Amino acid sequence: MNRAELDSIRQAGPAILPSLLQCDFGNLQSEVERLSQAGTSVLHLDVMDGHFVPNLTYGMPIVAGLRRHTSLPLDVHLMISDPLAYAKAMVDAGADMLTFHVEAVDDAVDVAGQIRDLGVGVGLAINPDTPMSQLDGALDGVDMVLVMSVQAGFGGQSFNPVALDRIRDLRARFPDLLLEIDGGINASTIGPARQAGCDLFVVGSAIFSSDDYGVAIAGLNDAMASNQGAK
Ligand SMILES: O=C(CO)[C@H](O)[C@H](O)COP(=O)(O)O
Ligand SMILES: [Co+2]
Repeated sequence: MNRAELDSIRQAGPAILPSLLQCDFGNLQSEVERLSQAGTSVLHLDVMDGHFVPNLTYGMPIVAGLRRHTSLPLDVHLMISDPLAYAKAMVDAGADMLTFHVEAVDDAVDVAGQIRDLGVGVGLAINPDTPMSQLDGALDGVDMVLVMSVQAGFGGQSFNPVALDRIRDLRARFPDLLLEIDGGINASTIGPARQAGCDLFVVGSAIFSSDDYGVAIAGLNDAMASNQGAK
């Protein structure tokens, strides 16, 4: 994803990104079709290595398989200890945006630069218990900050409101930075996250627990617009 494509995502307004973590992996193609029909504009893919986080998901073959069956942009959330070891393979597989964790690397600016050189958008993620000071001086070459509202590793966890203060703080300091939130987003938490200044909302459980993804996404958009939920 180049800068113009990222800008067009931002200009299109807030977007809900389904996280495939909770989907039916036995019917991946049909799940993606259902999400496309429900109005999805970007897919969020959670890659976990069983080392950076205590959970294991999938890697390049699934990203490549999705790429063959959809033209939707693929936003790949790398919850892995060595993002550079897999960055090129992920881009070759079809990733449009690669987000790595600030906790995983020694020099985030260097990693961001090497990912940017691969021709994709770059995101930097931060877990709820990591001090925000770790982002100081780390945002050069970063297109997006992913503020985790759960500890990375599992779907279905409860929203941590510390993420709201973080979004507010980043939005005030970086008006043009793309901000994404991930974890525990539902009809109660999406409104406050939008009000705090977030652009992209990753949603797993609150979509995949519904029989009708279109209804679930419409409900989340309504909740976001009416800003329901606790502050
Ligand atoms: O990165 C993640 C977990 O580490 C997932 O994107 C996230 O948890 C989505 O699932 P849910 O909406 O159920 O919290
Ligand atoms: Co994620």
